[in-house]
Amino acid sequence: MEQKLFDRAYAARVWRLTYSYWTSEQKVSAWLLLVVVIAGNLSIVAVTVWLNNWNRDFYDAIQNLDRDAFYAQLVVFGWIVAVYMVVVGVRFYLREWLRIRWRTWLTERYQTRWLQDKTFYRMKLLGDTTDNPDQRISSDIGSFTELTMSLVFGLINAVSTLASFIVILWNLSANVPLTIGGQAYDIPGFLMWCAIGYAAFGTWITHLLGRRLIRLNFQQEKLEADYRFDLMRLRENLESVALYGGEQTENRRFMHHFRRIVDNYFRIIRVGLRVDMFGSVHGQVASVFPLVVAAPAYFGKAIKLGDLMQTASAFGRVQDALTFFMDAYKSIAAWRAVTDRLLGFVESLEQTSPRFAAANAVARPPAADALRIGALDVTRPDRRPLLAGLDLDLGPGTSLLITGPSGSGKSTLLRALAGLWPFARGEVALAEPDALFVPQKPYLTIGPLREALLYPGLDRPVDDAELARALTDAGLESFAGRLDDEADWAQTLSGGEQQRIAFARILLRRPRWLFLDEASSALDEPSEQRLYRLLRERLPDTAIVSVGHRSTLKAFHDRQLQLGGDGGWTLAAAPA
Ligand SMILES: Nc1ncnc2c1ncn2[C@@H]1O[C@H](COP(=O)(O)OP(=O)(O)OP(=O)(O)O)[C@@H](O)[C@H]1O
Repeated sequence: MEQKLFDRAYAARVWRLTYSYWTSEQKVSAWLLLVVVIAGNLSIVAVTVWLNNWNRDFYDAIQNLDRDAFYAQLVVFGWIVAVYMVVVGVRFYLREWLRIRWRTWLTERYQTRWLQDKTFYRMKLLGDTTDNPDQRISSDIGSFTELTMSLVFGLINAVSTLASFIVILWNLSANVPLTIGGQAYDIPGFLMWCAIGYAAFGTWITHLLGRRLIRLNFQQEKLEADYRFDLMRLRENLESVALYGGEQTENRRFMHHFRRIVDNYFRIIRVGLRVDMFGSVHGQVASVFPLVVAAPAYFGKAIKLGDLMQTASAFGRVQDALTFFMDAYKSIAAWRAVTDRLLGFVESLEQTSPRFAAANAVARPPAADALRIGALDVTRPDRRPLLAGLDLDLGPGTSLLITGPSGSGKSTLLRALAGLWPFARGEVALAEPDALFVPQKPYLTIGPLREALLYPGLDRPVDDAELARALTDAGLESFAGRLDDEADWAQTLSGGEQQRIAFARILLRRPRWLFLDEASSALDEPSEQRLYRLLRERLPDTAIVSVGHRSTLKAFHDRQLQLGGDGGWTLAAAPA
């Protein structure tokens, strides 16, 4: 079934996406710019009316062999061109200014929302199907503002041009009857009806020929995004792919993605070809059609050459205006495709927090001096239990080791404590600002080492000596003097070195609640032990919760929580 271009429900969704900017704190400047740009558009139409009248006077001067009038009209023409240039320039500048302001506002809004409340993470976890959210922000918002504005201003232009030239054609029709076989019939507004009929015919045929473009463009954007995403994945996993020798497999998959892009593009070309071929014939015939219609009146001397040329020019303008939808068909289709994708993203952004709240029933009362877990149930997304009825208290300076077979839910328990995992219920009292969760693979920024070390930022000033000391303490003394070195640290540091950076961050941050999810798994055992000893020494009041498989870790923890993976668990003093 073909997609309807627009219906009431869709208009309401687009309205919700659009009105926010126009009622925002920037509304005054936005509306002001809009009004000025619309005024610019109307001025351009006024200049075209001026030019149309000039046509009559100019060709009359030619027909009358009136040399003085001819040169006088050339001067008028110079004025028309000068005014036109100024109005077009000013309108262009202000329109682009408005567009970039709108885009900036939308980008800030949706980028912030995406990052707020861990939405970027939760969206994926809740099974959201929005593909490539990063590209929705980076490219679709820009296309949406651009296409929306060009369509809206195109529409205003078309309507005002139509209104002006319909009146002109109506007046010109007074002396141009419909002539069939030498017989003349007076039809009020004959030329106007001819122009409208001709353009309406073109628009309708174009619609029939081009309506598949909406779906195809939508598909094209998605395929391009998938291809980009796939290439990007390789960039993130260069070494693994190189070691596994996966080049051919990668190449095959890339080509598979790319072939789908090409196949779809051929479909677009085929539909576009029909639309363009029809459009070009329709456009060419349009320049002769009014002359043919008005010719009998001209040869019958009912109208002069000036009227004939003015008719042809006015006809052309009406044609331009009415075929706005025909010419803009592809942009409307592209607009619809971009808008659909942006709406999908924005609506899913808005639904993520409520959906998370609906799935998640973990009460998070305020806590200061202890981590309290009460009757905590954690399940997989399909609701199969991982952990049932966990009760646990953890005071300052104590420690807990979480163990269990792979897939038994150790990381998921930490996710639930961090408030990331929606499929849980019970109670978790944790002073979150004082808590630090350290994953197995720390995130390292690209740029100066100093920034990677301080990620995501400290709320107190730190001098270089402290940074260097933290690096040295974590076993990275050779990096202590390289704070300003720039690199893609995740690609250059070894797995163990990356984990040492994470330990240096802990020493700098000094959290009161520390959660380590296999955070030392890539270190040799003596180094791991040294770092744990250092943590205990430097952060004696910090409660440490570790997830780990190594038995040597037990020595650094007071208690051990063993997970069964089916809901069961045991809590006991950690054997020495
Ligand atoms: N996003 C997810 N969607 C679906 N299932 C998930 C998701 N994340 C985790 N799981 C499932 O939940 C279970 C627990 O995973 P988790 O990562 O907590 O295990 P783990 O005990 O930390 O394992 P390991 O020791 O291998 O790190 C696994 O069966 C895993 O497949």
